[in-house]
Amino acid sequence: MPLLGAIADDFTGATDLATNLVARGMRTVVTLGVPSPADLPEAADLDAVVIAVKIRTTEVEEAVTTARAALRTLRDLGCERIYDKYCSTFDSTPQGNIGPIIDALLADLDAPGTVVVPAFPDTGRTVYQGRLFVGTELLEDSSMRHHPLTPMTDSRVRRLLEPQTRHAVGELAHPIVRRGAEAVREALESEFAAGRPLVVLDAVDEDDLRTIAEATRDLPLITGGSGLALGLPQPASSALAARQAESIPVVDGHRAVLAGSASAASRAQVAAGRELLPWRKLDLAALRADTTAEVDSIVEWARARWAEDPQRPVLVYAVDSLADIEPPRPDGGEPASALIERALGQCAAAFFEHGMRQLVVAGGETSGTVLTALDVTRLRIGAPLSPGVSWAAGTTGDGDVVNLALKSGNFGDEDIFTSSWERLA
Ligand SMILES: Nc1ncnc2c1ncn2[C@@H]1O[C@H](COP(=O)(O)OP(=O)(O)O)[C@@H](O)[C@H]1O
Ligand SMILES: O=C(O)[C@@H](O)C(=O)COP(=O)(O)O
Repeated sequence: MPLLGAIADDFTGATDLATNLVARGMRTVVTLGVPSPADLPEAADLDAVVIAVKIRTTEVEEAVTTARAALRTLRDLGCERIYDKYCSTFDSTPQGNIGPIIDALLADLDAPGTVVVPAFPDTGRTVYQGRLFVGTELLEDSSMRHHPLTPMTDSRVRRLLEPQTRHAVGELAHPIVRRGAEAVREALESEFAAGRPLVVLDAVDEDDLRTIAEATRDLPLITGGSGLALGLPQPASSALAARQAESIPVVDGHRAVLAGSASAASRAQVAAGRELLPWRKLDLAALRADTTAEVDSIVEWARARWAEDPQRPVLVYAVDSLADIEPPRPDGGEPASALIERALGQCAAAFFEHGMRQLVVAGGETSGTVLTALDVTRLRIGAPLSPGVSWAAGTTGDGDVVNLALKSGNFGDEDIFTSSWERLA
């Protein structure tokens, strides 16, 4: 089976996708940042390479340049098919970055068109009549409308995408998907021929995703959330991949949870975590006054907790309720989002210095900053924790290993901050 190359626009998204690729039996590696092909000598023994980049909320130009660099590496590695992974709740703004990245990849691959498939039914994300649902709610009515960086206030995927792309956007309704792969293939060809190279497909369950995956087998580019991966064919080596996933290295050390996510699921997980774990909430005013002093005080606090009980995780988090969210500052000062990410990155680096080796991170942007601060460049996916979330073994530039679970804002059970550690044993 030819090597699949994926570009994920944030780090939790990358582990989400890799979790589903591994679940399909694909031997998968995640690189954090764009590697050079020489950094992946083992590519010949892999089924998929996922390049994680933090480009969901950067300037459009930077996002496009980075995505194109990732594509060049994947093609140099011999990838014949590319999977562009974005968020299952289509996290983006009218400027991008989903549309501009798809436009650039289509052009570089000289592809006739592609599919747009955010659906991930295992986590309640479905697309019907072109509208994205989160559980029983339209996206625009879900908690995503309050996201600090990418508030989602429309649910029609075509309408979200149109301002972001220079292409016309088509839609394929559910009855066509239900007719099977051949019908979808023909309908896509008609859409492409009619000048609509981006096509949003309805998908409400895994059967639909299997149909779409089958219908798009020959397209050089597919795009979507991670759900589409669950429809990909299983390679002959799938048993080997399953064994590898069970056998990631587990490193002894202190444990921590760093939660920069303000999403509804994360807030509930923080509330549950506070009942059972020692916790510190980031104090925005103190961080603004003197970030280093505030981070130092958190690090001293964590060390004291670990001195009492080396195995007990500490929880450091940003948000209890929506009232905590601070909008971007009119004076142009550092936004709270950047300040919080920076502080959590500094906490992670200092925690590592003091022996922390097992870490749960809540939030995609947060994970990007934390893993960059830890200089983690490579992940191998281990035991699954819940749909889209797994333990991983991260390797730093210095060759150290740290166990990581990167949890997307709205993924994971309420007790994930306290129950996940058992799965590492
Ligand atoms: N009190 C706050 N005010 C403004 N932004 C915040 C606050 N707390 C956290 N944030 C920011 O919200 C963003 C959450 O994004 P992310 O980490 O991707 O989480 P999610 O996975 O829930 O989207 C981060 O940039 C984080 O720093
Ligand atoms: O597709 C998804 O929902 C996730 O993989 C994802 O990208 C979520 O983003 P964050 O909530 O910002 O972690």
